[in-house]
Formats: sequence, structure tokens, C-alpha cells
Amino acid sequence: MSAAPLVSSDAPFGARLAAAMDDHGPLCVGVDPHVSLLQQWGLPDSPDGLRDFSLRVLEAVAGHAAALKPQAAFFERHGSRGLAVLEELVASARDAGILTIVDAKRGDIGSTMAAYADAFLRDGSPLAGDALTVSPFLGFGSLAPALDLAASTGRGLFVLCLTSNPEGASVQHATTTDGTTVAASVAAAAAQRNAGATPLGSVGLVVGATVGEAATATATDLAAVNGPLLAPGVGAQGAGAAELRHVFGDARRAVLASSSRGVLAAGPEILGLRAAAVAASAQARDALRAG
Ligand SMILES: O=C(O)c1cc(=O)[nH]c(=O)n1[C@@H]1O[C@H](COP(=O)(O)O)[C@@H](O)[C@H]1O
Repeated sequence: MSAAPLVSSDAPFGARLAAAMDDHGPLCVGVDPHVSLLQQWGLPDSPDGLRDFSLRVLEAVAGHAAALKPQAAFFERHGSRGLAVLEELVASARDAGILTIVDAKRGDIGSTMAAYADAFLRDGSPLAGDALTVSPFLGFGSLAPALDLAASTGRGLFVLCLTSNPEGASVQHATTTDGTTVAASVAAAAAQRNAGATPLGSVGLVVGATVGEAATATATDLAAVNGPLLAPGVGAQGAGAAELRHVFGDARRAVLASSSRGVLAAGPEILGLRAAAVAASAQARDALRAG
């Protein structure tokens, strides 16, 4: 008999994610159906191939990782039929009890942002998972409609802050008009939204596990965010346990390590995928939770 969940499904995203990380380890598995992976798995580059790929990852990983992160781009490239697969994945993940972070990196002027929020964060919307990645580079304030709708529906956001790609630094390390860096100002704005939340607020940041000294260099106070820190870059982009410890230091207990190709390369067999996810989750737990 499985234990009763300690956190209600109505709890805010931050609380649900904290519980899932405690239960399953601080790992998020990315669903990124690259053409090369579809080929490697013996699947067609078509909506049917995407569907088979996605549902296999879900079956392998549910109950063994804290969250799934479908990368919308790989579904969008198949048009409406690809989006239908994304909708099916989000619904199936909900039934399987694993949290989903839809990685669509939306960001626009406020009035358009309200429509993105409606698409990805409204109860009953077919593309709404548990959280969405968003871009603050039109100004953090432009995200207000998404922040407000996420708060009222118990969903979460992951706001880009220090991204895993080397090009990100040219914008994120730059200094704003008030003299702070862009990254530090994004983190401070997220911290403001998370004030008082326990055990974790629902406004997370994206901070790549590959960014080295960037948090210190930009005076970004990750420990003060009081929200989850999504850390892509684990696995295929070269980061591992040492990088996770180094980049996040005192903030490491809030980190959700994220790996896509590093796990997906172990497919197509369910057992192989599951073993890769379990190993990546154990590595993340050792790096982030020990001591
Ligand atoms: O928001 C993201 O997840 C993200 C932010 C970032 O800074 N870097 C980054 O790689 N990602 C996403 O994380 C995934 C990384 O995939 P792998 O390199 O295969 O693990 C891709 O879907 C990226 O779009």
C-alpha cells in the first residue's frame, strides 16, 4: 500500500514540488524528442513518433523523478498534431501523479502575456501543466499576468535568470539602470513574490548548472529567492555533481537538477530509461541534499 500523500493536490506549486523532491529526489527529466533521438529509438519523426517517445519517457520516469519537463519546441515543430501530443502528455502525467513543467519560455508585453498565461496556466487549459518557463527580458513586470494567474491556480513559474548557454551572460551579467545586474534584479523580484511562503514559494528561477561563478559575479543572491531553482545543463551540457554543488552552494536544497539527453540517450527500453533516471536522481540527491 502506498503512503498517503503529505501534500494536497490543491497546495501551491512550490509546496507540491518540495514534497516531490523529498519523495523522489531533486531531478527533473526533460522530454526533448530531438530528431536524432527519435532515430536512435527507431521511431519516425512524426506526431506518432513523438507520442510513442513521450509516453515511454513518462512510463519510465513517473514515480522515479520529481518532475517532467516537456520542451515545447519539439512538439511545435509538428504543428497542431504535435501540440495535441503535448496536451496528451500533460494530461497523462497528471494522471500518473508526476509534476510537469512546460518549457515554452514565454515572454511578451503584458497584454499578450495575459494570453500566454491563459494558455499555459489556466485551470482547464489543455496545455496547462503544473508550471511554465518564462522569459523576463521584456522586463520582470511584463510577467505580472502570468505571476498572478499562476498564484491563483496553484501553478508555478520558472523565470530565466542565469541560463546555461554561454551567450546568456552578455545580457544577464549586464548592469541595469539602478546599478544591479540583470540576473540579480530578476532574482530579487522573484524573492519578493515568494516572501513568507513555506516550505518554498512558487516563483522559481532557471539557473544553469554550467554557469560556474556567475551567481557571485553578478551578486545574485540565490539563497534569498525562497523558490525552486531549476538547473538545466546536467548531463549532455557537461555539468555533474561537482558543478551542482559549486554553482548553488548554500542554495542547493532548493535546486531541481534537470537533464534531458543525459537520460533520454538510455532509451528506448523503459527499464534502461528508468535506470538512467534513477541514477541521475541519486547523483542529484547526493550533490544537493547530503550533509
Ligand atoms: O529552461 C530550460 O529548461 C533551459 C534553460 C537553460 O538555461 N538551458 C537549457 O538547456 N534549458 C533547457 O533544458 C534542456 C536541456 O537539454 P539537455 O542539454 O539535453 O539536458 C533543453 O530543453 C533546454 O531548452
